[in-house]
Amino acid sequence: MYNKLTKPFRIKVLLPVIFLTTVFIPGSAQDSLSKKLFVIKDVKEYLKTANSDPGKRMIELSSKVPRLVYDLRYSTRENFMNLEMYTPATAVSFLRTPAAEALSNVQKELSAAGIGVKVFDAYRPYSVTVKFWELVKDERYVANPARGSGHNRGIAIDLTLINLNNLSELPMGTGFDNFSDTAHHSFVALPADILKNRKLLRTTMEKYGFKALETEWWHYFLPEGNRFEILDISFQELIKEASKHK
Ligand SMILES: C[C@@H](N)C(=O)N[C@H](C)C(=O)O
Ligand SMILES: [Zn+2]
Repeated sequence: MYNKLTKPFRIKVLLPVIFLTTVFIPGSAQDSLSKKLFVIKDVKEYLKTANSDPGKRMIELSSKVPRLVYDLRYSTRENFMNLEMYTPATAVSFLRTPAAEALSNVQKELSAAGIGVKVFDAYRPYSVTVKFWELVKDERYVANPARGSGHNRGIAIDLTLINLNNLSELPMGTGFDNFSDTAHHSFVALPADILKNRKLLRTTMEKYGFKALETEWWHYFLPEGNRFEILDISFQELIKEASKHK
């Protein structure tokens, strides 16, 4: 049959069809994508990557960022899942070295004006993203586990601004993980002070290399994060490893 078709027909019609169906995977094939996603679950595997590329080392944020304040909501029940998603005793968070250094520069710049950062979440084990997705299947607000989240790669952070004198949060118009259009950067029907605070967070984060997520004013990530593997390693294991590199 194939040989009976004219050569121009084979080139002009069949080749593009074969190309398109190979490159653009139909929706039904999404499940197999997630099965193919490479996830590091063994701390020894993570260490191999960090030893060969120092930028991949996970840094505990308060060791790098002076006066950083944590409000790690997923270690408590005060989050959209209403569940303790991390071991409740988890009191620290991590980012890959370039992201931790960028955050340190953000804090340095803001502190000159008496402002600091409060971190709601940074590194998030992949298995937690899978659980989030079971409840909220909306890619505007929760990463699809088929691709994983920048949090799983250690290059995304959820944060807000605080007054360094009394540690109060600057008003941002919505709380953390308010999954509505009011939290979008494009939503500008807000009082001037709120717009100013969101703008200060965004311009400072962008100045040091982070990118904003359009649908969440609190979420920032480093671009080209795909060079950092997705991790599903516990905080306890990361804390143990980080203590050896002090
Ligand atoms: C769940 C929310 N805090 C968040 O981080 N959302 C983004 C889209 C993510 O899951 O990567
Ligand atoms: Zn986030």
